[in-house]
Amino acid sequence: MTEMRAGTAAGEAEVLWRPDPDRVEDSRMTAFRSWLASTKGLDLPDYESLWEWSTSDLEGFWGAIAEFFEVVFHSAPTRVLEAPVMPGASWFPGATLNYAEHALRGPDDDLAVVFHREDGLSSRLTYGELRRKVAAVRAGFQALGVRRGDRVVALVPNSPEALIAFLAAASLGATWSSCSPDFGARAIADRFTQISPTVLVAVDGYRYNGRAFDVRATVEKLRSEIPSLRATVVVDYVGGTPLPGAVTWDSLLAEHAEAPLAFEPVPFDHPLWVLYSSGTTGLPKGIVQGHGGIVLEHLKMLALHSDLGPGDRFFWFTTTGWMMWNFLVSGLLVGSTIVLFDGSPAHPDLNVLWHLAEQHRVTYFGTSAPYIQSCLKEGVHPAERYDLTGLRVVGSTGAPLTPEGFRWIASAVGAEVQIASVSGGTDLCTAFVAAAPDLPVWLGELSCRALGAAVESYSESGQPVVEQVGELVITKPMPSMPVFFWGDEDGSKLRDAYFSTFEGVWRHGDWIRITERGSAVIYGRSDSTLNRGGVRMGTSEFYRVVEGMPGVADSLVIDTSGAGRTDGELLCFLVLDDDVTLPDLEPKLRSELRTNLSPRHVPNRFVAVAEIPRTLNGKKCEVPVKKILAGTPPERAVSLDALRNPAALDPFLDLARDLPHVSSP
Ligand SMILES: CC(=O)CC(=O)O
Repeated sequence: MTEMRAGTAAGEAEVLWRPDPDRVEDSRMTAFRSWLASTKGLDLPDYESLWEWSTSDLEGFWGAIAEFFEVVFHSAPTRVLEAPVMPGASWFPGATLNYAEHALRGPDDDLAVVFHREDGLSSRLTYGELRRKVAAVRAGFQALGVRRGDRVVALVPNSPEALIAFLAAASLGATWSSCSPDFGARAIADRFTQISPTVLVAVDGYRYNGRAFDVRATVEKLRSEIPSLRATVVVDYVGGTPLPGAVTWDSLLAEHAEAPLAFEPVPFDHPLWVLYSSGTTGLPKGIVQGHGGIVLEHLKMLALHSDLGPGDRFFWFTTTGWMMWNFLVSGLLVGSTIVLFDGSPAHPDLNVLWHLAEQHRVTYFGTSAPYIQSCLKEGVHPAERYDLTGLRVVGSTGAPLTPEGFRWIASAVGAEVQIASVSGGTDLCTAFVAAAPDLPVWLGELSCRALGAAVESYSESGQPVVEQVGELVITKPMPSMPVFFWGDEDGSKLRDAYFSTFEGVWRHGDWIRITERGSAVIYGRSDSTLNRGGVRMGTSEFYRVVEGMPGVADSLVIDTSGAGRTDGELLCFLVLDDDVTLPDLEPKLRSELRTNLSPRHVPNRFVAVAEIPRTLNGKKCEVPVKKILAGTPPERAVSLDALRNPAALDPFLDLARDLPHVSSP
């Protein structure tokens, strides 16, 4: 294996934040450790020993999570884990439970939901009110023919209606799947049609960036294209006229206002929801996770790693089309108040989310690394403008957070705020490299591998390595791994997706370095590596230098070597600020890259473009562009409906025509 370059040498990292001993003492992580000592006789004095135990005694650990958090099993499991193999592990055989029952355990008067739309529309729900609404919609769904095992799909923004409909479906043992209303009609149909839903819940429109958008035509199209649909429930969200033949949300609630709440006990692996791979070709893969796996994984992440519980206000900026919505909603599992925001994070400007944090006394503020990067570039200074004294943690995901991003949070949001840079993904609907209340934050690093997550960095020959960049793998099963892919009867697609590189080991597709301290650094996707003369580098390091330059708004780097090209080149595409030109910037960029990365990582060419193509979830399209530049016909390289800005591909298609190709990959 050629050596992969690691940005920071062992032992050099700077501590940016240290946990306050009193807070550690009061944390749920400490309570869990004390409980393990008193009830199980386990002496696990620090995070490291707890993690070692959690990943070597899987039955002990996940059984303890179920017990400590008082998971309600309607029929008891015969054991915790049968056949600890991947794929095919069987968790809590014989157990029945229901996710919604755990999400709705909060006391009647505790605040469950705070909702805020960008135009100021807002509402609140206590746990008691939420239970009543879920009960009504549950009964409404039943009246519309929804039964255990059916699918309920939703074209909804991050609003209380989305949450209520999801919990109502889950309470019945129906499987949920949502798309954000800004997705294109084709992208939505590609997702929903394949899972044959019984009921569609949809808004009439949505608001974004100061404008209202009507989606009734899309809803009509879906109704005509999805033959399995028996009913459509429409939420009056922007004041559109009702759709003929559809049931209105308000009437559904009113008709069943007195309905009792009940929870269908379902097997541990019973499908809770279908998420979709952000794959950019073919039909999106429907990733199915089970009730039990999600209850356990999210209790662990939210209570132990995020130290969330009753009295906390948990916010993550997300839409219903990203798994972070599912993660956010699980804030209810630990009795917190979840703060839902619907709108643009930059309207009227980037302060909007920080203002929200002040208004609602958010204790855990989650967002994406690109949002942090934008705040940094725009010189936003939330702590000067807002009272953020209630804020304890800033979470970041979606892309690696740069060291500059870490420093910006520490200086502009507050040095006392913990930075939880976390990584995982849709595949497990969680973060498995994360933060913990009893661990420091080292500059540019994710503080730990999560409990129960046997994450390793593998060399090409499949050996675990420390302080070396390798493939991110998970060597032991986790309960929130997909129970199956939709329509993948023989499991071959699931095996191909994760288990085709290392036998019996989950290969995630990211580059990671595990440090000697137990922390980690993610270097970007391993299938878009930059390999220059044998020196490999994750794209995140490249973006850190390029996007750190004033005048660069966005960028995409593609190494065309090894992808059907005879003469591989390193190409850097730049979106420049209006007042900057490429000839002015290029010499400085070249010199920065030479000094900060290596002379081999200075691109052969810089090309200015108007936009970088991104997936619906905002991820840069590195692999599709690489394929297009290698000569793959665009229709095989990318599905335009999977993109947020399909027109952004045009310059790459033009360029592909001019490049020499030997073969298509
Ligand atoms: C937790 C995550 O890993 C989220 C994401 O990047 O999609």
